[in-house]
Amino acid sequence: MSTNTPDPRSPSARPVAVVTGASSGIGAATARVLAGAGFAVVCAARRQERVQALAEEIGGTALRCDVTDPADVDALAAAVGPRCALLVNNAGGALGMEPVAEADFDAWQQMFATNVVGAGRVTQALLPALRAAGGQVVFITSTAADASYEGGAGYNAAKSAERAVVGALRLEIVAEPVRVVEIAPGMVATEEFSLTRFGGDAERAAKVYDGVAEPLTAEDVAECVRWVASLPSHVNIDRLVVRPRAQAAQHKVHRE
Ligand SMILES: NC(=O)c1ccc[n+]([C@@H]2O[C@H](COP(=O)([O-])OP(=O)(O)OC[C@H]3O[C@@H](n4cnc5c(N)ncnc54)[C@H](O)[C@@H]3O)[C@@H](O)[C@H]2O)c1
Repeated sequence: MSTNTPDPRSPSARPVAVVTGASSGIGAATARVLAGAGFAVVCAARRQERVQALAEEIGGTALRCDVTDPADVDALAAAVGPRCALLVNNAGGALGMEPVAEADFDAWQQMFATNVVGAGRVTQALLPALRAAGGQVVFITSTAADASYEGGAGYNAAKSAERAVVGALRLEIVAEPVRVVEIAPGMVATEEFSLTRFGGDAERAAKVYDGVAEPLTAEDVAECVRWVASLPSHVNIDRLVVRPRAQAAQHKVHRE
């Protein structure tokens, strides 16, 4: 944990929120929005320098955490301490857009390791602190969890599996004071996601994103997280699907 940012374990009036994959895109926007809403945000990410700068900007805590690394996740839980009001399982994304015939199965495994196992592992590690705070867990899945599109097999499957984890977890802890919410965004204009998805081919990424007149922004999704977090604890939201109004062409343009 960084030394010149607040220690989330110190007595504080601010509830603690943890955002994984906080160094870019939806994660960074969510960390900013939650800090503005009064949370002491633990920005957990693999890229220490970026997350350190973000934590300094928002008065939060930076922590290096690869969600696929059990030791990192244990360290995250130890740093967060006994109470966690909100966990945002955001780390993840798509690696590649190849048809099954040309699939890179290492990339599939990596997508499962992050989007599914990583989210599950972080949730397990923070569950005691979430229980203690009567907190909530938000999973950033995707409308891709319900879809099959050409070149999307690995990512569609990983997000679908993450969705299944959310459903099981909600049933398992239904009697406990922890809300479990899935936010499923449609197409969000985040630079890194499109670049990793299209193997750094910015032209191809831009072509796909051009097919949607006005994609969501990372801030749009962050505002949804903030809204969910603001709801009284007796309110349950299973799934919030957030799409750009003009997303109808999404699965068609993925073919190009
Ligand atoms: N951009 C979209 O169109 C879109 C749509 C729906 C859902 N999502 C989901 O939203 C989430 C955030 O994506 P984004 O669009 O902000 O893209 P992004 O690439 O900016 O964010 C993903 C973040 O996860 C981090 N990450 C990846 N593997 C990690 C690991 N093992 N440990 C820790 N961090 C790791 C990355 O470093 C990055 O900061 C992802 O789960 C993605 O699947 C994105």
